[in-house]
Amino acid sequence: MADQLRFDGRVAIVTGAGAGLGREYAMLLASRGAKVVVNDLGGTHSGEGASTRAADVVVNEIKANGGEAVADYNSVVDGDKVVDTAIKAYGRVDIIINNAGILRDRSIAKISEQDWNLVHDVHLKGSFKVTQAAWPYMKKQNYGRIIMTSSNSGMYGNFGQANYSAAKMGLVGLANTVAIEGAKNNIHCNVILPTAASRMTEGILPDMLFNELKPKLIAPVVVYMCHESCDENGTYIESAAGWATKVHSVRGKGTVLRTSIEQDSISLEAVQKAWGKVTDMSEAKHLNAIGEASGYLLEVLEKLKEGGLSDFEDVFKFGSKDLIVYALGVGATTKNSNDLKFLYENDPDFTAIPTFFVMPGLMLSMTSSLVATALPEGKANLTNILHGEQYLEICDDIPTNGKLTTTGKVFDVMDKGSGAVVVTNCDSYDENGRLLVKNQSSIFVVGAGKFGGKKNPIQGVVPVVAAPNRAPDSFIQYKTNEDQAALYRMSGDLNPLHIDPNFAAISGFKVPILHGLCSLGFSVRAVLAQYANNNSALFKAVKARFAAPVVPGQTLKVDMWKEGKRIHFRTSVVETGKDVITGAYVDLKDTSAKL
Ligand SMILES: CCCCCCC[C@@H](O)CC(=O)SCCNC(=O)CCNC(=O)[C@H](O)C(C)(C)COP(=O)(O)OP(=O)(O)OC[C@H]1O[C@@H](n2cnc3c(N)ncnc32)[C@H](O)[C@@H]1OP(=O)(O)O
Repeated sequence: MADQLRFDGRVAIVTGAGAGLGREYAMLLASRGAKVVVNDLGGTHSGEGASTRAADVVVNEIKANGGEAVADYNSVVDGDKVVDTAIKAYGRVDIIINNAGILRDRSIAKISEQDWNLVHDVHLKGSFKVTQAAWPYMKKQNYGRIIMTSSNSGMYGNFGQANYSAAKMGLVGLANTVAIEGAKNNIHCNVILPTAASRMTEGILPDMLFNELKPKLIAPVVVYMCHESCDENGTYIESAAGWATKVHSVRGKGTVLRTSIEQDSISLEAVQKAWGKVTDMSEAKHLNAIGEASGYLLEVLEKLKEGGLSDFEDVFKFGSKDLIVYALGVGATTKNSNDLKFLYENDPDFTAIPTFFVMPGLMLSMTSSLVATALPEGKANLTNILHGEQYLEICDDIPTNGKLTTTGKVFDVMDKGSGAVVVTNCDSYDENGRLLVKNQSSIFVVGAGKFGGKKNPIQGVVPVVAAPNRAPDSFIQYKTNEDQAALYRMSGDLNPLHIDPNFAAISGFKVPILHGLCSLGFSVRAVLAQYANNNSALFKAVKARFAAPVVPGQTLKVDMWKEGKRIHFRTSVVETGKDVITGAYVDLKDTSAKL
């Protein structure tokens, strides 16, 4: 079958694969071409005894079905031995499903130290040991898919399972960090929270539920997360009975418990008074990275220092006319029949060019006063701020009109010597509270560096990514118009730098320069035309650095490299040969290559 998800050439280790979920993972992986190490110590569900039988039976079953498998009888605590089995038999390891587990259920008062240690050894230490042993191989291959098995017993607690619950939440923490450390080597780590009928849950779950909780209904969810096409990393998926969902942690908005930076103590009574706000989850949000949490704390401190640098909020209304003016501003033309959908409101496919959605909150997030307040010496005004970088992510279906509410904040401040970089984050929601767009803008403040600040970004600042080291796969050229900036301004960025020769001169430019976001709009149009059939719905995200200014009338050449669903691009000016957008990429939901 042409579009079957295959694992040919991949080597998978499934721990605890002699029965239940592990057996299903092993069978499914093998049936799709993976070579499988079927690990099972062959003990009882409480971890007593050992036998080679359980693993052998599964290996024989796989072989009888025409697959490849080898048995491994080691305890997962000896992770290096388990991984050795894979290396000796097949020379590599691509997938680890840490599934082995035992139960020693007792109420907290009765858990012996041995009950605690054994459960932690198999679940938590075992997952760590197997993962760590495979790490050098995965790193060298620049590829790995790891699954940690957690449980609702950990997430929510379950009477009589304190040892098991603790180990299972330990696995969530382990996965969080493994996901971060592996990301740059294409090693992904995700968590499954299964509810399955197995030796371990027999007698615990009601019969009706038990009969519906077939492990084979969970196996495809887990095995999909082990496939190279699955981008997920650091995600928790709960699955049972032919159902699956992502699980998130959320954090409330919280409240500041002191009134100024000078107040260095908080009374118990102040905490009691504020408790309602501390525990209010009405505006709870998920945070993607530890940097977001510490970034928020830094911001609270900044607010206290400044006596209240507040988050900003902006309302942005738009309709078909705005989409059309924007499309004209970034070069869409009726000469190209495929652009009509961006220019004519009655076209059956009328839609926005996705980069239109950089607009909500932009003016507020880049105003010189906001940028100035973020800098210790306040050295920012309209004449020394340049747009440095932009990240835009479309989170849901984009409408052709509506009212978006944007909440934004200063997220990071860097001291780059020649200038300061102020990073703002903006999230835009529609009238139903649906998160539609995320924007991150970096503003380069020329001459405002050397204030003794840190040089590097906090986690959560989206990095630029260098283009592959080969000739571009394709390119498209667009000539901008002498009045391009005059037209683009009409979409809302009225900065005089782009039209007023005197103002441009004060800012150090010979002539007014083009908006960075205008060049970005042209570039993303090129990517969509080349790799997405001009279909805005296929657009997911873009990141770009504005490396040098563009003058209206210059010709933009967009070089492109396709790497799966990521299209790297670099934009240069044909007349000067200078790179103007670098480190840039568009992530597509899917591609439809131009023939
Ligand atoms: C009504 C009110 C509205 C207000 C809204 C305003 C929004 C818009 O109107 C504004 C615009 O659109 S401006 C036009 C678009 N932007 C540009 O043309 C900027 C082009 N870039 C440059 O000229 C240089 O990169 C420059 C000058 C930015 C930096 O060059 P250098 O000083 O030479 O820096 P360099 O030595 O190369 O690097 C020093 C450190 O800074 C980092 N860096 C470089 N370029 C960056 C950029 N563009 N963004 C973020 N960081 C950048 C480098 O990585 C380096 O850091 P490190 O040493 O840590 O690597």
